[in-house]
Amino acid sequence: MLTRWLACGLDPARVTVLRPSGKPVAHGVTVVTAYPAALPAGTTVLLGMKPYQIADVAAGLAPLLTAETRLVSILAGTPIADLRRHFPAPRDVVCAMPNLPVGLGEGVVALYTDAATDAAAKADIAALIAPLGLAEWMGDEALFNQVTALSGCGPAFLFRFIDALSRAGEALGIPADQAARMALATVQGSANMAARASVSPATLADQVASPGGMTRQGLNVLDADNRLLDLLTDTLVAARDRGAAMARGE
Ligand SMILES: NC(=O)C1=CN([C@@H]2O[C@H](COP(=O)(O)OP(=O)(O)OC[C@H]3O[C@@H](n4cnc5c(N)ncnc54)[C@H](OP(=O)(O)O)[C@@H]3O)[C@@H](O)[C@H]2O)C=CC1
Ligand SMILES: O=C(O)[C@@H]1CCC=N1
Repeated sequence: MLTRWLACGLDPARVTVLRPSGKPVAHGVTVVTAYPAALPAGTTVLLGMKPYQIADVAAGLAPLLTAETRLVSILAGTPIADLRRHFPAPRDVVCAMPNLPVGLGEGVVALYTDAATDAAAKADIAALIAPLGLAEWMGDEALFNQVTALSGCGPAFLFRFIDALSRAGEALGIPADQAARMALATVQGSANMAARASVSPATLADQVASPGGMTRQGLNVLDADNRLLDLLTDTLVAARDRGAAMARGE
């Protein structure tokens, strides 16, 4: 997220990162390993540590936050009620679920806030998120683990698909390096085409398939007994359920 914000012109002098390792983050960005005595007025805090660390982090951070501090969390499986319990002072609290392509401005960010958050703060945070890619406000927090499974975890599932497509080609005798290049370029071109198309991906799949041809035979394998659909549904269910377990502290 920070990579993209800096690329879009955010002044690095306005950013402070707290990380225990103290490793540099980017030119001009201040990195600290301990909390300052106070935060400047108008600070937006973005939580990005592991979800299970919330209590430890709150012990040091919560006393620094005021009603005016804006709090944005990207912690998976962490409902807004947990954030408000650990960080009681801020009025404006937003849950954001980015995915890795936000670094290119081609990500997806699911967002949720509650009625306590001020409308102006919500608009400011929407403007902050906008350069990262597609932003989707969720009306129902109960869907947050589902959208985390779909778009937050989604890049990993797509990377796995690209790798599997490549290795399947290799298994059929295509040289490994060529299979890898062709699988990646096929996914990239197809995603770009689907993004620009006026018809759905399902229709595009049928358009590739010449009647009685090769593609239809392949699609029949993916479609038999809803094989691919069931596989992806099971994948999202497993990820969603892990989010629910994390929310229970497991
Ligand atoms: N990976 C992804 O695609 C996505 C991740 N998330 C969420 O992002 C968060 C981070 O995940 P991920 O990037 O995979 O994890 P990483 O381990 O890469 O990053 C965790 C970060 O937390 C810092 N940290 C560790 N302890 C503390 C502490 N006590 N106080 C403050 N900061 C601390 C670490 O600092 P240091 O570098 O110095 O060790 C590190 O920068 C998680 O909550 C996850 O749910 C959300 C959406 C997508
Ligand atoms: O794996 C995780 O828990 C986080 C949530 C979305 C992507 N990574």
